[in-house]
Amino acid sequence: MPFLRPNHLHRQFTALAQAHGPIYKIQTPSKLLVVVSSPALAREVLRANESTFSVRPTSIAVKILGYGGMEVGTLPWGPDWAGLRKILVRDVLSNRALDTCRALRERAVAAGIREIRADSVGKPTRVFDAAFKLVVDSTLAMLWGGGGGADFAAEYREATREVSQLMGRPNVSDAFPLLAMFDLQGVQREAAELAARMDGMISSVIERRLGDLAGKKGTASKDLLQILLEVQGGGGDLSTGSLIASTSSVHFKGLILDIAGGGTNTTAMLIEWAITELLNNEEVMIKVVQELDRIVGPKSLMDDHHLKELSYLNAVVKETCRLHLAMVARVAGQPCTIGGYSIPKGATVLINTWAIHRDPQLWADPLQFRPERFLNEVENGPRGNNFQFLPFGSGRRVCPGQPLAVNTLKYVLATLLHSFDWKLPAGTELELEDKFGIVIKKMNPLVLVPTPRLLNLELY
Ligand code: HEM
Repeated sequence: MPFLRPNHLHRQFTALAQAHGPIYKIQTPSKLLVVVSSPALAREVLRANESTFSVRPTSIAVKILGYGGMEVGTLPWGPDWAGLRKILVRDVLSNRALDTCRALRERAVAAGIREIRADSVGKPTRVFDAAFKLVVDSTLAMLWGGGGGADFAAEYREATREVSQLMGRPNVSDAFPLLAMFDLQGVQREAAELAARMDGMISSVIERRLGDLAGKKGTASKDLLQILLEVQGGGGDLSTGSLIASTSSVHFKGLILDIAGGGTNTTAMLIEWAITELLNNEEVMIKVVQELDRIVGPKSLMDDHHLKELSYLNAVVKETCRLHLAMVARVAGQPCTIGGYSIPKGATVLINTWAIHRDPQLWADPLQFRPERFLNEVENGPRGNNFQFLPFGSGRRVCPGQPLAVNTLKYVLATLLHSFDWKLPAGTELELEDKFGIVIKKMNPLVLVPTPRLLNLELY
């Protein structure tokens, strides 16, 4: 334990696997961690023992922030979790549902690009901040038409940022539950205040929409909230009907929270990493920009239908996910055997995707950023099915937001690269150092200077 460095856990866990093999344990003061680092063992955990590992580790802050553990990510396996997840996957985040609100997203991203053009051109700009704003605004636009105005969006962004920070902060009460009643670091108090703020915002959006519907104002383009209200109004099916019988139920609002908060931070961080890798690999950047110029052209703005044709950009996104995501975590619900070793009930099993995604036996030149490896599917085979590539986890608790996340990531990244040239400010150097967290962050933020690329400045 004394040798573990919190910022470097992903590297240290990988080095330990190289020394001790693809399965080992670490006893912390409060829990037993089992780290697995091979596709075969990941398959044993996520497929062969799927029901044993159907629960994710959680924390006091995560539970408080997730409506007391009532949203999909924190609910234990059971009928409530299954019913809500079904609504999320089948009704609200299906490709068909997402297709109905693409225009809302396009408008939100175009507005964000205009702001960068007005405020940031020629100035050092934090890429994460620019990406985060576009990702949150586009998600909220798809979710509830972005209504509420710029102040509301800014307040929501700020709260989302605070949620990610609080969820990543170590809390001694998680390690020693007996201390929870003292809330020594004030995490519970902060989480409760933040949860109340988030709930206030979500409730106000729902009330405004219900008021609009009562006044028959309606929305120009159907959004995800509208789809959710239709499922709710229709009573859902037997498994889901009573869970979201009321729009003020924690389950109904928890679904909104899952969409509005789930993954915005991760998506923006992956965009920051993608641009970092592109600057570090000039020939890859040239190919991405050439593809954008060929498919979108320098005289028009990106729109959603271009995405299907941007196959090289798609490979860039996959390669970024390969190199910059860390772990999938599950808890053993009962004693079991993994890789021939006994795993006691309650042990936390970490699937070290960082190690699997960089294993030289699975990937040629694993440390190189080479999107081409994802272009030739025949050469590479179905990596996800082989548990070699797990950016969104696997099994019944696989990320339900994957279609939205991948689409938003590609759309925002492509728009930023198509609209601006991004250069390092004079006298600075590109930094690649990272630090461990719920997602792998850059140690220092990427700061770049944007310059417009589009020929017709009226387009911005
Ligand atoms: C690039 C962005 C994202 C990444 C890398 C990501 C990754 C993941 C991973 C690794 C898991 C755990 C899977 C497992 O245990 O097997 C997960 C779960 C989850 N994700 Fe995402 N995610 C992203 C975006 C999103 C978005 C946009 C949403 C919401 C719309 C979302 C909602 C969720 C939920 C609700 C769960 C819990 C599912 C359950 O427990 O049944 N994620 N995500």
